[in-house]
Amino acid sequence: MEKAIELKGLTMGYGESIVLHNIDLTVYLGEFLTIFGENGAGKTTLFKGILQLLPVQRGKIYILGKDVTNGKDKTWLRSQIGYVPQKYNSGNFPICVFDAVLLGRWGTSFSYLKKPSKEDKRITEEILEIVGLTPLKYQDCRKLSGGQTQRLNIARALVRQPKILLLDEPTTHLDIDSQRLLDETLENIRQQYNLSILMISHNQHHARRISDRIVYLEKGRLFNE
Ligand SMILES: Nc1ncnc2c1ncn2[C@@H]1O[C@H](COP(=O)(O)OP(=O)(O)OP(=O)(O)O)[C@@H](O)[C@H]1O
Repeated sequence: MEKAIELKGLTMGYGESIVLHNIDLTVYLGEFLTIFGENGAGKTTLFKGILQLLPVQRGKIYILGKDVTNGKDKTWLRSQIGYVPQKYNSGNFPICVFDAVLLGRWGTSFSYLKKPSKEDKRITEEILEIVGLTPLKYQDCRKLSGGQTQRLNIARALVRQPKILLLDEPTTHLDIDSQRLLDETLENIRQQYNLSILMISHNQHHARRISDRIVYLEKGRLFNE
């Protein structure tokens, strides 16, 4: 099976303080893996490593078989990984849902000098359908609920057509109904795109229901179930 993410002996931290110790982890293409851990275990630091927002002290990071350790091929890396951070709130833009999602493709096929193409708009429509936001496509983003905003954030990450999706605590502050809709969205995404999803969670019950596999991060060390 093809490997989407492979971490080998990853050691990372902030200055003198080591936060992740010798992490080995493989996520396969099409797999949904959840990293479960208490506050301060190092989950976000692991994401920063995968996204190369923080340098690696020891070890290697491979994305789709390619060594991206310490900033190698950063532009390529960003095109392969969609990231939905915990606190990012795209609902604050005074624009409609369609435009907010379309803007996720900024810098890929269009920019200041090049207008969005028919293909950009087609992909945007497709993703809106998959995340269940088509009926709200002309709605002002600021009027979305927490769950709808979270699905908008996922759509903005997906519209760049990555192979890997990183989700940081997507269900925080969501009620049960919104959580269920989000789960359906994630299931649709997997079926449609054979994406690898790596999710950070505090919620064991939810993680167990939705993912193929769970690993535990405890004080910067990784354990399998
Ligand atoms: N920018 C930073 N500089 C120094 N130390 C940091 C920095 N960011 C995080 N840390 C420390 O690294 C450790 C791991 O933090 P991290 O945010 O990765 O944990 P987490 O598992 O994501 O926690 P949470 O569930 O609370 O988001 C913590 O002890 C934290 O204080």
